Amino acid sequence: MDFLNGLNPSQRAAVEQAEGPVMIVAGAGSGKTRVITYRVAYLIQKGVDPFNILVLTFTNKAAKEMRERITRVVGGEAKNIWMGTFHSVFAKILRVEAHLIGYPSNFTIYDTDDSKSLIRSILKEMQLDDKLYNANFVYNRISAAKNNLIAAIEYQQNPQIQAEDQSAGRDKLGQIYMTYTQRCYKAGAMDFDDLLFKTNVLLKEHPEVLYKYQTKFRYLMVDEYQDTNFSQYLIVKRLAAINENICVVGDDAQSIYAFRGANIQNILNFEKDYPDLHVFKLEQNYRSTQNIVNAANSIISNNKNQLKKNVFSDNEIGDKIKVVRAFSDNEEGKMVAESILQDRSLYSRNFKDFAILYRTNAQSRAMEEALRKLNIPYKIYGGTSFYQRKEIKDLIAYFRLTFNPNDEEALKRVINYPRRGIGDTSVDRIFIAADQHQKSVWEIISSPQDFLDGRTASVVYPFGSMIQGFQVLAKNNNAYDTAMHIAQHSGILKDLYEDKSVEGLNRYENIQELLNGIKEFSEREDIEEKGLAVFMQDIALLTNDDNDKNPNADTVSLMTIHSSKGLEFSQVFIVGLEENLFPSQLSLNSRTELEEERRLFYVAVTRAEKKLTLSYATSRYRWGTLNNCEPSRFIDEIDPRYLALDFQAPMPKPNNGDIFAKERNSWSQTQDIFTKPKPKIAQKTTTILPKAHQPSPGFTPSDTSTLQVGMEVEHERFGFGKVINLEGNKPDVKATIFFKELGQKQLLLKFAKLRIVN
Ligand SMILES: Nc1ncnc2c1ncn2[C@@H]1O[C@H](COP(=O)(O)OP(=O)(O)OP(=O)(O)O)[C@@H](O)[C@H]1O
Ligand SMILES: [Mg+2]
Repeated sequence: MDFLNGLNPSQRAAVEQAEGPVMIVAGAGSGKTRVITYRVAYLIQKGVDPFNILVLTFTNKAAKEMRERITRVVGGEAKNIWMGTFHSVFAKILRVEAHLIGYPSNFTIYDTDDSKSLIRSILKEMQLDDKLYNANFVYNRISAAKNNLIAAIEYQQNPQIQAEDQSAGRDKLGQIYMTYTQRCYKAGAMDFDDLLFKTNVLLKEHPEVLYKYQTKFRYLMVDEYQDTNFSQYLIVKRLAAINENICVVGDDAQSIYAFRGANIQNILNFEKDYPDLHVFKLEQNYRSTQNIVNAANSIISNNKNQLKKNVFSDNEIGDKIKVVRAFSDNEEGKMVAESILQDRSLYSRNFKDFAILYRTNAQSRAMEEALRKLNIPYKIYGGTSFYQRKEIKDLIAYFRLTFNPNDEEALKRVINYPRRGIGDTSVDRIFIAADQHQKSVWEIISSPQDFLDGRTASVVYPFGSMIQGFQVLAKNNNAYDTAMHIAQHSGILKDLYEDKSVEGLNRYENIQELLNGIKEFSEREDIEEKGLAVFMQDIALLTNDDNDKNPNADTVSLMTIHSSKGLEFSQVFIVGLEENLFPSQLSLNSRTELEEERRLFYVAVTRAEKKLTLSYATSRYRWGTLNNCEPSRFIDEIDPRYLALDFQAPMPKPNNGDIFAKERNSWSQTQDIFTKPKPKIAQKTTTILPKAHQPSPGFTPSDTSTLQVGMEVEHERFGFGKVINLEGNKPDVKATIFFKELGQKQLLLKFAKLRIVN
């Protein structure tokens, strides 16, 4: 097995310890994920059937990469390994076994938005104060209960929980939780936490099912074990109980999900659970330069609660870690964007070698603006990922309804979108009728004449029969034909087509892109079942940080530190290193929380392979006011031997009359529009498309009869651009303008709302 030469002796020993319980707790970049990957390949080479192997990863992307690597060693068989996140793997199992716990196999998965929307409806119906019972708060509370395997009924009966809620003045939480559970059940829906909760119920109440999976998954492996919660821990423990061939890897110093119920005890208890445990130590970091590894070690040594580990790097010493100060978040963005361009040409790197990491999602805005100004393509993980966009969710809601017409959240989303006269009052009537007649909402909608007044029934009826039509169609057609039909006949395509604003155009393109994806799916040769229902199961769990439609696109990655776990990039920027932002204000009250912030910083720092830049701004707008900011204490905690302070932050230059000089320079640097006359910048879905332009104050079109090639112009909606060609005769002169944000457009001057800038 030559491939094992790619491992050091301790990694290899861990791989070859194929039987019995194995644990590796080791620092970042030491090859934990690599050990799991090689271990799976090793098992298969030794003759273990891939169907008998279950690997649980932190993201689906990680699973995909792992599978690709294993395929290179063992070939096509690798596709039979069970591999994915806890949520995706157990959603798949639940689909097979759902009937045992009273769910249909086509149950819908509610994402966080759906869950919160349902909670809001319940709060409204119960007439509760939405400040005291804030939907986020309620959602988190229910989520925490589920992840600790406390069902609604237990929640209501537990005297300690009741006392706690009562003293906080929130004695209705138990009832909300109960109603929420019932409503999900009635809608044939599970939320994210249910996927684990119900798996536990299934495995506990159906020993024959437990036995089936215990004997099926003879080898279990879990990556990022430090971030498993109780519910996940128990699933793994149950499944491993017969064979005890379980291998977990993790790093207590990277535990960053305590707020979601992850429990570091799971690592610490592992020894108690499995007394004949084999423990392996990995100490060499293969990812980063010595400076980065040493800096990371000095950071984490400030935490009291940690297992002692040695981590060293034999790689080059590398650059010192650069610390950059900016005056504002916009300035910070600009400095980051400029260094990316600079380092890209200096070190011949690709855009995808760079990552910008931040503590909170909102910080992406300043970064995005700066990147757009310099035409740097980027992709955001989290926040506004493709499947979270409104238009995509709308169309998918129609798909969901087609397969599960009881899906209440999908129904609320699209019953009157595009508008079809079923306003809020009609929707209320439908829900009231469902309640009165003890029917499901869908039963009311599919025969409205029996339950609703004549007018309401007459607007509801066509909607019901449209969905029924979709259902018939979906039975006999492939995913693409069904999806296309639904996009057209629901009216979504037309509605977006008619919206000629820049945003409308983007939305229309996004829908097209989704349809393209479905088409690709329908044409795949490696799957037999190509209906839309199967496609839907594939995408149901595409969570924010995990959707990677085009992993090969050359884009800078932007993400929160939480989503960066396990990843690596040549160059990393950690931005917003300011007190009250990182560490976050909320963490300053307790040592435990501050230590979790520090672990988060450790995770961020250890993502970098070659070069790391830390930046902070001395002032920043937060919640509408401009605040002065102090640099983060975390910068001080790094041993100064590994730091290079770069405080030559440029002062804003005085306006020299040519205010676009800077943009123009970097613009032609990246795009070279004069040698390549047709740059295509408006990228597809992987890149975030620009927002509609906000015209300058007092925008008025100027006389364009003096327009010449090379002039800077501002368009009311398309923003700033440069004239690259003029053709035709007055009054029909057409200008080809290269807009910074949109790329090239041809405009008829007599209609264009343009202002000459210089
Ligand atoms: N023995 C080795 N020889 C060469 N490269 C290695 C070796 N071990 C690990 N690497 C490389 O080092 C990098 C880090 O490895 P890996 O991602 O497995 O570490 P990890 O411990 O899982 O890190 P993290 O804690 O961040 O998840 C990867 O690029 C991996 O391919
Ligand atoms: Mg890893």
